Amino acid sequence: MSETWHILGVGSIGGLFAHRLHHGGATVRLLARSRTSANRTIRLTTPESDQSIRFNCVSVADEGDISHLLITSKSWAAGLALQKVRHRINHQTTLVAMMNGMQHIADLRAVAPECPLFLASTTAGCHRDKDRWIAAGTGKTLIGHPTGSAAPTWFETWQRGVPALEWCTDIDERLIEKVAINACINPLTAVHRVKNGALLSEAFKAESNSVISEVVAILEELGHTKLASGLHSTVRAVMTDTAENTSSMLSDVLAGRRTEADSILGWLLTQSTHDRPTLRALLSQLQSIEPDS
Ligand SMILES: NC(=O)C1=CN([C@@H]2O[C@H](COP(=O)(O)OP(=O)(O)OC[C@H]3O[C@@H](n4cnc5c(N)ncnc54)[C@H](OP(=O)(O)O)[C@@H]3O)[C@@H](O)[C@H]2O)C=CC1
Ligand SMILES: CC(C)(CO)C(=O)C(=O)O
Repeated sequence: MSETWHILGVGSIGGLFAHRLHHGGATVRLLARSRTSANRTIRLTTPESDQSIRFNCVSVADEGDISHLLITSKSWAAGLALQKVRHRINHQTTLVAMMNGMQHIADLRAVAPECPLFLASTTAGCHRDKDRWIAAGTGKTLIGHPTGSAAPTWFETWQRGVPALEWCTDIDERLIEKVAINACINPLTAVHRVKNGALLSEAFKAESNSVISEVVAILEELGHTKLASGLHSTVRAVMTDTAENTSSMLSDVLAGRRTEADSILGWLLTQSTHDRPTLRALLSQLQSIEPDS
């Protein structure tokens, strides 16, 4: 029998995965920050289909244990969001955090140290246009536990509903690679307000190289030598493959939303024992242009 999955942070990715877990056979409940109606319809348009599903919607303040919780807020909001359902979770609650950045990992562990925390990352692009969720493509989704353990039984539900899903026994390494790539691309695109591919041009070459070199140095400090040695070419490949994309950080800046800079650049800076002046300057530039949460 499939599980009940509650979803905390029902934005673009939360709505997409509500559909996917529903298709995997899970009973899905959306957690609302304030009391709303008992149901919420999410219309999801993908390149292949257009489907509306009516989900049961419950308030974070309600009572009742949560067995499986998918958290899809922004990284900086995850700890605060989990705090709101703290009374509904216990050592048997499975937590899955699916978001970019790294800061949420420590924040979630601080709120619920007794819960098994699984980490996930997706390249499935999705955005909202009023009441419609629009998915760009299937993307790839990685999930795993930092101990490198084998997949638990609930993973079968995910396998049935989530396309291009991979269980990872090295999820930490994969997330660190993702945060390193995001740190090399997103802040520069956001500060200069350019698409990802523009960073390959002569105009941004020097600054981009110094960002990548500082991230490489931090990866080396952390012992990720293989990631470090390939980072320059990995980043250039992602810039090329996503040349026409507006990065998530630039989208946040253009929409006047708080970015995930703290959780990406800020987290990397906290991992280093050396000064990293280019990254530090970029972080303070981003902090100066973004609204308070
Ligand atoms: N969208 C995409 O294409 C991709 C996103 N990601 C990553 O996935 C994560 C989620 O992104 P995305 O879905 O786009 O973000 P959204 O801003 O669309 O969704 C975040 C959701 O979290 C909710 N939230 C914020 N604070 C709280 C809180 N304290 N309690 C409960 N809910 C809260 C927001 O609620 P409210 O609406 O009320 O503010 C919002 O619905 C990010 O880390 C992002 O980088 C990764 C790959 C692709
Ligand atoms: C496209 C890419 C890889 C750029 O870092 C990304 O993940 C984002 O925009 O957040």
